[in-house]
Amino acid sequence: MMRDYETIEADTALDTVMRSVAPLAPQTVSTFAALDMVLAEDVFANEDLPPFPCSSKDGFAVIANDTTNPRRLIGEQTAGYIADLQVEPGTCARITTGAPLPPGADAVIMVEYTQEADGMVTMETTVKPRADVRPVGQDIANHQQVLAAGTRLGPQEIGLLASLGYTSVTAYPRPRVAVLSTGNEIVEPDAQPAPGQIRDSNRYTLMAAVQRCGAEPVSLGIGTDRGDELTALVMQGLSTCDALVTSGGVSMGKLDLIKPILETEGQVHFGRVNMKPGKPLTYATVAGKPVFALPGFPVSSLVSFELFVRPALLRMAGHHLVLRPRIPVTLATTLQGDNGRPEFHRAQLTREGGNWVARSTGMQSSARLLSMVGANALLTLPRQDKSFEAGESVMAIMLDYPESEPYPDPS
Ligand SMILES: Nc1nc2c(c(=O)[nH]1)N[C@H]1C(S)=C(S)[C@@H](COP(=O)(O)OP(=O)(O)OC[C@H]3O[C@@H](n4cnc5c(N)ncnc54)[C@H](O)[C@@H]3O)O[C@H]1N2
Ligand code: MOO
Repeated sequence: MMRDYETIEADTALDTVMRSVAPLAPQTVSTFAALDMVLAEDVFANEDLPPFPCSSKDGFAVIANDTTNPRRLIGEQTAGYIADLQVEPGTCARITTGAPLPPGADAVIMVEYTQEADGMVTMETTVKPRADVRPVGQDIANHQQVLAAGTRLGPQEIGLLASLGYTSVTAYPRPRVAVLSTGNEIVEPDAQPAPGQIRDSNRYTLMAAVQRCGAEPVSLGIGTDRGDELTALVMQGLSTCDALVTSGGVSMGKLDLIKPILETEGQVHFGRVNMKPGKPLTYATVAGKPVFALPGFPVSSLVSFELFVRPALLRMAGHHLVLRPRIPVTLATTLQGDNGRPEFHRAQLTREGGNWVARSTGMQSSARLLSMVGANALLTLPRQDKSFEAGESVMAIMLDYPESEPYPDPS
C-alpha cells in the first residue's frame, strides 16, 4: 500500500533538500582540470612575481641619472637567460620586454625614443629611475594570499595558480550523479519505437543538465517497471555515485514503483509538491545520499531538476551561490492563471527599453519539451483564478543571462 504524501510548497521542498546535502570531502585535483570547481583551501604565493627585475618595454637598459649622450651599447639582454653585462655610466644595453634588467641599470628607455648608430645610442628624452622596470614581487609578493577557500576557479584563477607553479590544488570534487530513466515504454533514441513505445529523452536532458552545473553524469540506462530491477539499479547508482536522479514512475499508476522502493531502501522526505509542472517530485535519502525521483514528463523532470537538483549539486560541489537570479519582468501578452497550482511558466526574456519583457514559449504541456526550447526564464506565477495581464509585472527566474546585444555585422 503506497503511503499518502502530503503536498508541500516548493520553498519548503527546496529547504528540505538543501538541509540534507553538504559539500563533498575536498580532494587534490589537477589545477588544469578544475575549471568551475570550488577551491577548498586558501592559496599563498611561495615566490615573488616577477621573480627578477625585468623590462616592460623593448629598448635600452640605462642608468637614469647618467647624463652622457650618446651612450655606448655594450650588448643585449633578451628574455629567458642572464647575459654577462654590467651597465655603467656612459653605457647602455639593448633589452627586450620581459628580459631581466642587467646589473647597474635602473631604468629602460623605449626604442622609439632613441637613435642607434655605430654602436652608440642617442637618447631623445630622459627617463626617471625605475621607468619601465617591473621590480621583484610587483605583481605578487612572496607569502601573499592570492586566493581564498570558496573561490570558484575560472580561467584567471587557473592561470594564477599555474604562474605560481601550483599544478594541483585542494578543491571540492565534481559530484558524480547517476541518471536513470524508468518505464516499460521507454527505448533508446536510436531505436525505432514499437507501437506504444517512446524514445528516452529525459536521460539525455538530465545528463546534459548535470554536466552544465559542473557535475559528472553517469548513465544507468533504462529500467523497466519491475521492482527488483529498479531496486538493483537504484542501489548500483548509489554505490558508485554521490547522488541519483531518476525520471518516471512517481505518480499514482499501478506501475509507479519508485516511491515504495525508496521507502524500503531509505527515507522519503517528500513525495508531492504544490507546483506545475513537477507535482509528483519525490526526494529521498538512501545510504546518506540524495535521490531525486523526478516526474516522467520531459518538462516536469527538467523544471524539477532546475529548481531542486541543480542547487543541491552546486552545494555538494562547494558553491555558496546556488540559486539563479530572480528579477521582475513585464508580460508581453496576457497569460491564463492556474487556480490549481503555482506555475513555473517557460518564457523568453528580452531587454526592451530598459525592461525585461517576457514572452511565453506557447503551450505549456508537461510533455512538450518545445516549451523549454528557447526559454531563458521560468515565470513564477502564483496560483490564481484570473489571468495575468499584458503589461503586468511578475517575477522570473533567469535560467541563463541571454547575450543582450548583437555584434554589428562586420560587412
Ligand atoms: N491519477 C493521477 N495521475 C497522474 C497524476 C496524479 O496526480 N494523479 N499526476 C500527473 C502528473 S502532474 C505528472 S507530472 C505525471 C508524472 O508521472 P510519472 O512520474 O509517474 O511519470 P510516468 O507516468 O512514468 O511518465 C509520464 C509521461 O512521461 C513520459 N516519459 C517517462 N519517462 C520518459 C523519458 N525517459 N523520456 C521521455 N518521456 C518519458 C511517459 O511516457 C509518460 O507519457 O503523472 C500524472 N499522472
Ligand atoms: O506536475 Mo505534472 O508535472 O504537471 O505534469
